[in-house]
Amino acid sequence: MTPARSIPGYKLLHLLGRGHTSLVHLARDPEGRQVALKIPLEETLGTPEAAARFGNEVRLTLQFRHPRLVRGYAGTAFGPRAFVALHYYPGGALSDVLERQPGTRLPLENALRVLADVASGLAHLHRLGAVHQDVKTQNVYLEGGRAALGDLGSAYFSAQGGEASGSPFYMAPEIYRGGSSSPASDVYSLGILAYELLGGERPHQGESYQDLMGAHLTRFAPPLSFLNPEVPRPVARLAELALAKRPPDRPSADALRGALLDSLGEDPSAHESLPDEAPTPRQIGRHGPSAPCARLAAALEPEPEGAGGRWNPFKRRR
Ligand SMILES: Nc1ncnc2c1ncn2[C@@H]1O[C@H](COP(=O)(O)OP(=O)(O)OP(=O)(O)O)[C@@H](O)[C@H]1O
Repeated sequence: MTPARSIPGYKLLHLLGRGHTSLVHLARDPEGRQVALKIPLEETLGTPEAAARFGNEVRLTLQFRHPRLVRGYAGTAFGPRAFVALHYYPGGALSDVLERQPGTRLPLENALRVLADVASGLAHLHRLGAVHQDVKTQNVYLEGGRAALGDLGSAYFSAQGGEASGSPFYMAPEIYRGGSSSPASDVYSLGILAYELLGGERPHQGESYQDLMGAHLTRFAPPLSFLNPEVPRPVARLAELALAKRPPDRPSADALRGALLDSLGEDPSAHESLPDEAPTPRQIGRHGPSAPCARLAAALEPEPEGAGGRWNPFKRRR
């Protein structure tokens, strides 16, 4: 494996994981804090599309600020010293937790909590006029039973436009058809995640991109309450609606968040304040380090250190 490039001021402690485009190390930052230091691979930097995606992730991660979005502390978007220092989530990625307990479901309350947190981060992005485009278990990070949505590499502000993309297991029918993404296509992905966590399986399976496309375009998911009768009815109903083939028929991420918090016995308006103001754009130099814009039931297992990255053969970015 290519050794990680060094980033001045950061002391690498050990490898946390490897994705398609980066190595992520536990590191100590200049302030002495433990961070997840994400450093793009040489191949990433050498491929314009991948380098641009990494740069986008750095910029947006530093720009957004919400307790349910993976927090960025510092970064450099472009160039040979590109990196981003992220909050370290000791629970690792949700996909890793699920892979360690195949065939089992998360306890209902934990699943509702994780979904409520993801819906909360997503609702925040939507409120600010952004779409995420890659909601999936690999991009949900865990800490003390709470979750945060990460990987803003494909995200964009609707007003500025962006390329539609997604991961085939989670991708909405309109994206398969070549249409544009929207908050509703994120909600579709959230619906798939809800089925996965609450029902124990993704509603649409396939061995190839074509199979998955056929399933997402033409098949209807079974009722979630049929897969798991314990799912609170309002949550099951909204998760089912989230998988509507037509975007306007889907609920908002905020409606899902409300139902999920309700099911946990929490008041959605009191739970977490979601600032309404747009994020303050910060100048992020192309080559210099950037100042950050911002600053559960431990029933979810602690993460294994050095967990490897996964390869999703159907992952599509366009
Ligand atoms: N903030 C974090 N805290 C703890 N572990 C992390 C964190 N960020 C990443 N990791 C670990 O590093 C692995 C690789 O990260 P990630 O999937 O973001 O890499 P990537 O190369 O950007 O991914 P992609 O395959 O989407 O290009 C994750 O699966 C996870 O195990």
